[in-house]
Amino acid sequence: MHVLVPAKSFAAAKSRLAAVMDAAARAGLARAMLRDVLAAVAAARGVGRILLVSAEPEAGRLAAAAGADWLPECTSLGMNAAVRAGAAHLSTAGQAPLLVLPSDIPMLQAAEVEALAAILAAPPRRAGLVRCADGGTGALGLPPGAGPLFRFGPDSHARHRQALLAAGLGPVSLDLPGAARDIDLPADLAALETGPAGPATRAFLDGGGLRPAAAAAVPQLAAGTR
Ligand SMILES: Nc1nc2c(ncn2[C@@H]2O[C@H](COP(=O)(O)OP(=O)(O)OP(=O)(O)O)[C@@H](O)[C@H]2O)c(=O)[nH]1
Ligand SMILES: O=C(O)[C@H](O)COP(=O)(O)O
Repeated sequence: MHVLVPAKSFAAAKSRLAAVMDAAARAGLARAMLRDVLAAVAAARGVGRILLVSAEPEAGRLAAAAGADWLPECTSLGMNAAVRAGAAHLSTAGQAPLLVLPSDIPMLQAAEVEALAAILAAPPRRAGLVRCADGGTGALGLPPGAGPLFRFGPDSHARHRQALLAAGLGPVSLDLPGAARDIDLPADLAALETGPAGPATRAFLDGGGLRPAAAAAVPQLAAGTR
């Protein structure tokens, strides 16, 4: 199974957190979450190539640190375009399942990646899906030769499920809390306080990365009781 992670440039990422985090804090959070996602994938058994698709200048260094490859993105054309480009790049790597993971799921566990790999490796030929609380897609796993069934965006889980069913790929929905927990909105920051965020994200939070405004969204962080 190859794994594809699209990531916006850190300067552009997490714009929905702008009300509670300044630009530096948002970039720091995006960087930390990406590092944790790549580390969880790299630690998982059953993973072949890992491809980071990004216009971020630091992406090459971060990918290399995780044993991943980097596909530079000339300009950010949206998640679907990035994933399509990455899938095309990987398709030259032979017939293997493809797992697409966003870069903003810092509680992803290696065991969750392995669970997705197991679904894609064993018959019958099927897809794997993880639904985020907001109706998005925390993980999309496709068997070899499935084609570019990428429908990321608003309500993407329902649209992925519909497309997969139409393609006869009977998606298996998995209950993987780490993959399902993407960090988009101020209310999501509280989940970082209580959930098992990865070491880079945890270090970012413990180092005051949220800044006072955002920390107010997470009282424990504001009170320094972490
Ligand atoms: N390579 C690449 N990745 C993208 C692009 N747009 C979104 N992504 C990634 O797709 C995943 C889900 O995107 P969002 O949840 O919208 O993340 P985001 O764009 O940082 O957040 P907002 O700015 O608040 O929309 C994240 O890993 C993003 O980094 C893009 O144009 N190019
Ligand atoms: O789930 C998706 O389609 C993408 O991750 C974007 O969703 P979001 O806007 O909920 O992060």
